[in-house]
Parts: sequence; C-alpha cells; structure tokens
Amino acid sequence: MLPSPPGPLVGAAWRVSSETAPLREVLLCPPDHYRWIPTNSIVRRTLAGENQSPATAHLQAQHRELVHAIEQGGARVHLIAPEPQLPYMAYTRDSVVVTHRGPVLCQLERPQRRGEYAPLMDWHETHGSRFWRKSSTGTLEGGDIHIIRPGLAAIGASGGRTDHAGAEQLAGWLRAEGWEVRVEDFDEHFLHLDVLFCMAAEGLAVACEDVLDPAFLGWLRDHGIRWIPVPYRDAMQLGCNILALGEGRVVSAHESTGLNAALRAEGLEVLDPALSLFTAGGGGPHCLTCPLRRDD
Ligand SMILES: NC(=O)NCCC[C@H](N)C(=O)O
Repeated sequence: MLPSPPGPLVGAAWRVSSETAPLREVLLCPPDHYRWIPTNSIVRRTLAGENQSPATAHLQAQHRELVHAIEQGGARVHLIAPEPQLPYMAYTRDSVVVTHRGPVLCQLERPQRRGEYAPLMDWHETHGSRFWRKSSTGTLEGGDIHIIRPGLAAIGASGGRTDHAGAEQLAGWLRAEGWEVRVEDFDEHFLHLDVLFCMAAEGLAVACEDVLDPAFLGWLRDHGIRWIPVPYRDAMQLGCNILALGEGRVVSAHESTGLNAALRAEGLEVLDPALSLFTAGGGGPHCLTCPLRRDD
C-alpha cells in the first residue's frame, strides 16, 4: 500500500518522511547541565573508569563543533534551553520524534529523563507546532525509531527503553497511514536501536552485523537497503550513531575513524565533530539531534 498523502499542516511545518532527505531544521540542546549518570551500560562502563563528569566548558566546546558541522551541512539549528534537573536533555532524539504527520511525543523510560516531556511540550507550543500523536502506553524513546523512507519504518523494542506496548502503538499509527513498520526486538544492553543501526544516505545504512538479527538484515536487504558493517566494539562507542544530512552529507563523530573512511569511500562528505564526551555517555550525532524538517 502507498503511504497516504500529507495531511493539513498545523502550526510550524515540522515534517520528516525520511531519515535521509535533505535536513533543513533540527533541534539541539546545549549541554550546560550535562553529566554522566548511570542510566545505560555504556555510561556505566565510562563511570567505572572515570568517576568525574567532564567539565562543562569541554562539553560545550564539543557541542558547538556539532552545531557548526550541521550548519556547515546546510541545516538551521534550533536550541532548546537546558534545565538543570535534566542532565540528559542534550540527547534531543529521544523525547520527541517528528514524522510525516508532525511531532510525536515519546514516553521516556528512565526516571532521570521522564521530565524532559515538559520543556519539549512548551518548546513546540511556543513554536506553533501541534503534536500529531502522544505516546500513551508502555514506553517509547526516539533512539529506537527509524523513519527509513516514506512508507517504511523500523522501531526497536528492547524492553529496556522502548517496550512492545509503546512500539506497537506508534507502529499502529503509522500502519493506519499505509506504512510498513517492523518492530525489532534486541537486547537492552544495546540501549537504543540507533546504537546498532542508522541510515547514512538513501538506500545505505550503517549496521552492527555482529549483533543485529540476520532476519532484520534480510528485511533491510529485501527493501533495497545495503549497509556498511560496524564491529561490535565500535558500535559500543556509538560508531553506528550518525546523522544523515541528505545531499551526500553525513555527520559522524570524529573518533569513528574506520566508519568515516568507509563513508567517504562511498562518496559521502563526512562532517566529523569531536564528540567523545557524549559518546561516553551513550549517545552520538543521531542521539544529540531531533530533525524537525526535512525535504519530502
Ligand atoms: N538515542 C540514543 O541512543 N540516546 C542516547 C541516550 C543516552 C543517555 N545517557 C541515556 O541513557 O538515556
């Protein structure tokens, strides 16, 4: 079935029909109150080695590099004001995901992050955008949601962050629009599906073959998507966690040297800000960004 045509626009025209279409506007949050707290296996490993969170000035410098890379890639960056009680607000991917019909409010699982819904709702209201849907059962986090292309999506359901109830609710809303949606189980050790898989460009993904179910890889192949393999060790340093800008550009962490070389070998322009302080907390360029508007 073909996806249904776009509905009437309400408020700000935040629309994303594909993770690889040219990115025009994106929401980030400065890391002024960021610190490492033990919410996932990656940051727990970091904290086991270093018990001090990085200095705010260092975090801000890396975050500014990310903002510059995205602007250099042609997108407009909006910044939401960080709140002191929400250290992980910088990972704007997780609390809201923008679809072809507009923003969907997610339902974060970790108590330390649940409050993020409030500033995000206020921000969208201030910018005249109405939520298309609000997650209201189970849990749903944006890092598990992949709008692969118009009419095709994958939602990770590890049970740790996004659970089956939350994933199936969003899947149902998209399926009612004529979309094909795959709900993909994986182990919660890996936090979000975007730690293991991200789109780089139309028809090209990056994927941790060591971990992903062969059935998922087969499903990608059947839908005409090939991938650059990323080894387990690199994936756990957020080596798969990239942001496609469209028009042959991609943002990938400077530290992901092997992947960046492979992306360049594919003919992509790689913008590579240093992001080690954020990847040590469990999130890279994909997690630190919430695309608001991409071209159709
Ligand atoms: N989409 C993502 O993978 N987001 C990263 C979130 C990391 C954050 N430290 C968390 O545990 O929620």
